[in-house]
Amino acid sequence: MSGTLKEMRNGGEVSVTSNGGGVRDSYGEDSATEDQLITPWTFSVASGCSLLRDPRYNKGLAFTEGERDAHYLRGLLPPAVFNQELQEKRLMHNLRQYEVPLHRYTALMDLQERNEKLFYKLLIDNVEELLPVVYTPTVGEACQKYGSIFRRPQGLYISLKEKGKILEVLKNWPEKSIQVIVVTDGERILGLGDLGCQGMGIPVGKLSLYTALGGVRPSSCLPVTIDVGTNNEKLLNDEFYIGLRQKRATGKEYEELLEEFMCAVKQNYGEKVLIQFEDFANHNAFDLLEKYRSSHLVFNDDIQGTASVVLAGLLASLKLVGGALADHTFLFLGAGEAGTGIAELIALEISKQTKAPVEETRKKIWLVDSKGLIVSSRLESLQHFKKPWAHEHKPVKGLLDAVKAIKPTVLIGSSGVGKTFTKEVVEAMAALNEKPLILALSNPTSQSECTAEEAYTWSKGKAIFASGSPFDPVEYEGKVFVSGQANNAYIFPGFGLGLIISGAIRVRDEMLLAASEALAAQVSQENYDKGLIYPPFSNIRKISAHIAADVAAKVYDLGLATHLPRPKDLVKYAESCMYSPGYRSYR
Ligand SMILES: NC(=O)C1=CN([C@@H]2O[C@H](COP(=O)(O)OP(=O)(O)OC[C@H]3O[C@@H](n4cnc5c(N)ncnc54)[C@H](OP(=O)(O)O)[C@@H]3O)[C@@H](O)[C@H]2O)C=CC1
Ligand SMILES: CC(=O)C(=O)O
Ligand SMILES: [Mg+2]
Repeated sequence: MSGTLKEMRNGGEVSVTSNGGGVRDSYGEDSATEDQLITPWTFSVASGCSLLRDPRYNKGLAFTEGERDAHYLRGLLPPAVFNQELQEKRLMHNLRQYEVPLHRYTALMDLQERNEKLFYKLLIDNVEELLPVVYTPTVGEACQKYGSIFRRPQGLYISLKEKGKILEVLKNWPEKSIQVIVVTDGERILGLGDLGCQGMGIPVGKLSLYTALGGVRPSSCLPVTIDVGTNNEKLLNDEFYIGLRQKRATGKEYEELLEEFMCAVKQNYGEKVLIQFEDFANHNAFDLLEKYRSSHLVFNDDIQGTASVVLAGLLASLKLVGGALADHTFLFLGAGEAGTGIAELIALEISKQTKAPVEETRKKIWLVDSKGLIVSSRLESLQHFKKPWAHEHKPVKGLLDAVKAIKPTVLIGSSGVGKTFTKEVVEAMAALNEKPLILALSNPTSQSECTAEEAYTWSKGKAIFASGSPFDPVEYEGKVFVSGQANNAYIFPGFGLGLIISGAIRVRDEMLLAASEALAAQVSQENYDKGLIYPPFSNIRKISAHIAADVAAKVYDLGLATHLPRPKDLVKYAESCMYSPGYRSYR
């Protein structure tokens, strides 16, 4: 049996003849032999099974009686009709049955691939419960096991095999109008190191937050993983590893692939596509940012987004610890992307507040790396991003000695190494300060410099504590301590939205400072009363709208906006642009 089908595809008429097959095999796919060519069909108007299998439009049991008639769904669904709220209740009930976090992750990814609106509704309405699943810490484990749990591609894989063809690869992605790309090369995934191609979980997770937390439409988001190999022996020897089975390409080969990618992105999506660099190792991250910040709308989340969220927490904390930012002394464990990025933004903010030159304001900020305190006698051997922090001081080896020597009021962990804020270190901070501010930023939870319980117990309840990955509230001597989550997830969704709604063409440090100040302004007295320096994530859509508005305002002020005229009320405008996951009615 043969049949001919015509459809309008990409604006042109396509004719396909199928050969052989049974009664229902109209297009010949089932009966075609392996060496016989067939055409993969899609329909321009989804109905019946294709509608149920299209995650963007599928509503599952929420299709109304009328929609079931009009869209050939009769019999394809059981008779019950659920509204979205009941679907949500059922899914949350099911998710809570899973005891293994990774099972929750795969269930949520399945939902995202089945019913996109319901996935985002769930995430938005249950953000505090589900953030640790789609994001840190569980996303870390998902990346480690990505080869085993991989089902369908959720983003674009661009490997060395695609060299010379990246523009074509971008055109394979089904969405044509992209506003945000999160790209990684998988070399520094959270604090878990080189996970190669399996780092894809990170851009996927970050972009789901762009939508849920920042209201950027899912169809405008593109996760990308650049695969230049991996130096992770365990993955190279893992039969289920999904990436290129070779050592990482470096030097010219690496740079050329990145250059081709950056050019292709701009060529395909235009000047205003936002590119977020994520989880690159620091030996590439700083150079890539430096190279592309003047030609693309780009920022590095680990260097700049993290800096913005930590500065916001510091600004807010002044209400609890007192004094101005310039009155504090900062000590970091970890002098990489996060550490030096945060340090620089603090120095810029102090300089902005006091009018002192940034070379001066840097002197209140000290960093420890794997070799000890960064001091001037080490200058020659330091990586370029550490050099501004090499102050005059005698060499100091360990963190405890550095705390004793520098006497910081604020201790920030950005080392990627867990358990490094020891009892002695926390006790030393508590001995020096009435209210020591301790931030353990490293992710996932296993890499946190200390736990919330350790921070509160060892400081005898004095510490103000926040961490990159969430901790449950802690009871100490009859009092409940709630810690905040110092994570760039507070910043990048609203920051990105602000850039998009203003039509920004470049990112500037002033925009990051605006985002920090906007986030700090969202901390309420009620939050402060609980010792929190970040507002709860349950309000994140409102917070993101405020961040977006202040970032957009800065973009307009700097003359870098292209969406003109400038809307009068930027908060309202940001809110009006946000994606909402409620179902639409189909005619
Ligand atoms: N909460 C958040 O929002 C964010 C958290 N992070 C987390 O921060 C961590 C670090 O990320 P990033 O800055 O990009 O990583 P980098 O690799 O760029 O930097 C790590 C730094 O830690 C230092 N270090 C490593 N081990 C030790 C040790 N035992 N003692 C002292 N210093 C040490 C390294 O020293 P050396 O230079 O000598 O090798 C380096 O300076 C990760 O866990 C990441 O998940 C990152 C971004 C955002
Ligand atoms: C949060 C984040 O970006 C990181 O840990 O790398
Ligand atoms: Mg990151």
